[in-house]
Amino acid sequence: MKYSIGAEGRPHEYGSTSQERPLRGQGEILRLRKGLEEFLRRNRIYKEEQRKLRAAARKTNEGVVSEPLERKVRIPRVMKQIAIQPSLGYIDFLELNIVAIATATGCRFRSTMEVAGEPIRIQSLAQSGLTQVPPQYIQPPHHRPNNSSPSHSPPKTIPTVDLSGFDPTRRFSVRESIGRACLDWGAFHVTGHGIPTDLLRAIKRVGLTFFNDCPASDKLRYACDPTASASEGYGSWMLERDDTVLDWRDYFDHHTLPLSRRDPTRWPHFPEEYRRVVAEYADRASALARELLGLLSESLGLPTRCMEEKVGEFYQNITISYYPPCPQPELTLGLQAHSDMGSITLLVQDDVGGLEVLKDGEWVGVNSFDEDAIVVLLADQTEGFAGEETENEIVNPNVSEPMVELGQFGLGLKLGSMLCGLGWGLRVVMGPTRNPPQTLRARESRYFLPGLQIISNGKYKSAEHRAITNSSRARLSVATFHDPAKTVKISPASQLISEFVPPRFREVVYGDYVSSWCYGRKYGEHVEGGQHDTWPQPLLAKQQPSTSGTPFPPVEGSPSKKPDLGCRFHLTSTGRTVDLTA
Ligand SMILES: O=C(O)CCC(=O)C(=O)O
Ligand SMILES: [Fe+2]
Repeated sequence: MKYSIGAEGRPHEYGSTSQERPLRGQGEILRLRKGLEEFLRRNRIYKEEQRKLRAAARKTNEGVVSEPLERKVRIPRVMKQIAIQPSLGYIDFLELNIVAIATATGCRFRSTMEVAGEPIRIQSLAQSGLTQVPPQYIQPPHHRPNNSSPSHSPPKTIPTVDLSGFDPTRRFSVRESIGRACLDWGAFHVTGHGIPTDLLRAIKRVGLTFFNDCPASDKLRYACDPTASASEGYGSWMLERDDTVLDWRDYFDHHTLPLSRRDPTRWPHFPEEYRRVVAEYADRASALARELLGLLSESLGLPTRCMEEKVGEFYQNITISYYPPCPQPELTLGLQAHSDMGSITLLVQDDVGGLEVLKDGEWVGVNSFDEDAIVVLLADQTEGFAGEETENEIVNPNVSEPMVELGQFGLGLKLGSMLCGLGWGLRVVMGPTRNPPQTLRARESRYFLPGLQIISNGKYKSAEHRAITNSSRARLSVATFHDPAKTVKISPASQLISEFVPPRFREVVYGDYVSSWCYGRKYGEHVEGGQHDTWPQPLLAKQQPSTSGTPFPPVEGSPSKKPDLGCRFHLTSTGRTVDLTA
């Protein structure tokens, strides 16, 4: 049996359904279920690991990292372990949908996986005089920077839109430029935005002062709390999994809006102006984000406040990222490729450079050409999401052996402020064992958070971006994420739907979804025991009109029903779906 992991199939248009052959009956289903038992068992182990981590963390961590937290979280390589019976090779495809395991919201996944005790910070690693990066920071060759073949076309750059202080007489041309930038790039620079240069300088200065001049032991006083549903503070991505490649980056996350989440006492006390500057910047950035949502709405022909109203009250987080010099920048990434969740990200960076945006398959550098320029990144998933079902063509090159292709999404891909859980889509394609080679179709469902892309009904894509490192200068960036309110139902704007343009996404209550992923807690609510008290149903609950034949079935039961182990298995064949949830 052959498998490949981490295949990142890109979504294609809905296509015709694959030829489906009937299952042979209950016996086959039972055999298949047996193959899945191993998977379930592994999940159980994973859950157990999570539980132990939380328990241990609660004991040792009172908001201050004082004692070592020795448990390490290991995410078993469950997907590799699944034993599908080769005899089932006549099944065209099998959809397994593993919704969730456990995690949290915000950047919390990273902090959930923090190993406290001896937290590794990249800055300390970099200062230890390494000449080679440790293996866990080495990217696989296809992810390394500068590995694309040299382009012969002129160098590209993201567009710049001069907002000129929101001069009403220029509004038409500004929104036209924004619309083009969103269609072409999902990213653009803005100038003339009204945030004072001094404030932009100040936020970079206080960030740099904290990272450069605060002793490591002081910095660790602000270490992210691995037990909290809402991680805030100083961290590095310490997710541990056999094949996880870590970022060459330290960061400080701040919860800035709504004001009820803002607690500056959790932010650095040094330099003295730090807290004031971050709070002031947060307010200015949120005002700018609101203006930009207005322009984005207009650029789609929507009423000015349409997106703002859809998004609701901003949940704003600010992440200051610090990328120390790296001895082997050609092997590492400061931050792996991802698109941000939520609605809109504003990014301020210093003159070192390192941000790259993916454009037509090529990574394009986004350098600060002017200290006033702010990068705007449309947030949300570039690939199918929020229950969208996509079809990928997968060709099994081997006639005699069944192929299992495991696509894993989410883990490590969504690093914006709303990394809201670990959504694994697992695609298993069986066969063909009896037929000549043929193209098989597998359907994927992905469960991520809604945002701008949903509201625009898929018209605007979010920008996939990453940060590269360099060997000589530390780099600092300030990313400000604006996520929808928890109470809002996110759906495509009705004005963008017509007889000819069907909705591409289902409506989802953002907060239900977030809180169900939220590491045992809803916002503002403590749930002892760290169990999920709701489950993310909305994405599954409604069927989207689809041409794809055998979509996922509506999930039975109330939204608060917990699926066993958080896993659902559906076997789709013959147009009927068998729920294999054990
Ligand atoms: O540092 C950068 O340039 C990118 C930061 C980023 O993309 C993020 O924090 O999501
Ligand atoms: Fe990002």
